[in-house]
Amino acid sequence: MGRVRGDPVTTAREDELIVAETFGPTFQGEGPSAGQQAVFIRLSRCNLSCGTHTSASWACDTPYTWDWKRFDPKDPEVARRESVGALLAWALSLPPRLVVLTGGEPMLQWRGLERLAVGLRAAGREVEVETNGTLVPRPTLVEAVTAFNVSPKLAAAGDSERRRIVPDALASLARCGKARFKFVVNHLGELDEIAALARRFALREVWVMPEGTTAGAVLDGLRAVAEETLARGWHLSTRQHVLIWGDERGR
Ligand SMILES: Nc1nc2[nH]cc(C(=O)O)c2c(=O)[nH]1
Ligand code: SF4
Ligand SMILES: [Mg+2]
Repeated sequence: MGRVRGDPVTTAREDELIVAETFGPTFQGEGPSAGQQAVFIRLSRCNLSCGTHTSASWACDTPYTWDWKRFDPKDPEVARRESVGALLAWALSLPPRLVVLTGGEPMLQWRGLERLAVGLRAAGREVEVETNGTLVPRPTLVEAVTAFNVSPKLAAAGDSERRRIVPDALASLARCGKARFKFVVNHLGELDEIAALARRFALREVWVMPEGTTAGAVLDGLRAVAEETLARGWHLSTRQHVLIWGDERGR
């Protein structure tokens, strides 16, 4: 099979990254560091397509990182190449100590991502990588990051299990000691699916986070899953940026 044109794994140089957007200072809105001031670098491209299948019950909130039926990857508002040096200079010019590297799936561009994470850590920044957990991190990246916020996708995201759940990648992230697992949920029934994954991959730190791009939807979701999340011994994450700013881009 031929290589996909524009595939960042094969075309991005190691000193540059294909970026969707950079933004901040804002607050890390999700997971264990929620509420901390942070700057964000959102990389373009994803290897999943949450929400595009008829079986899906929620949809990706950053389709401009991967959905070329709806967005033009040649549009510089959608995707642009930036050098690792320029991204480092931008992040280090801003006060927040925390830098969140997200996507899309940022680990697709692992060469540049590693360089960026190493540079940020060398400059004394904390680095969190938001990932869908389908790619095995290399030791250099594990060493450089403060934490991986891993969000394995459940059946309701719509992709096949073979695409969503990559056992080697989840096992490797679980073993690396820096991963917390943050599951996006859309209904209560999904907690059994999370429990099965937590058992299978010995996931230690499990976070449940309701899906939603409006404050009302996030609050309804939190209320729907709170008791059962407590009962199972897991943590609960809001989506603070959505509570404050809704679906506004760059927040
Ligand atoms: N404020 C804020 N926090 C976030 N945490 C994870 C985000 C993401 O899109 O990966 C995100 C985001 O888009 N905004
Ligand atoms: S893994 Fe994340 S970025 Fe990729 S399609 Fe799913 S929700 Fe969107
Ligand atoms: Mg987001």
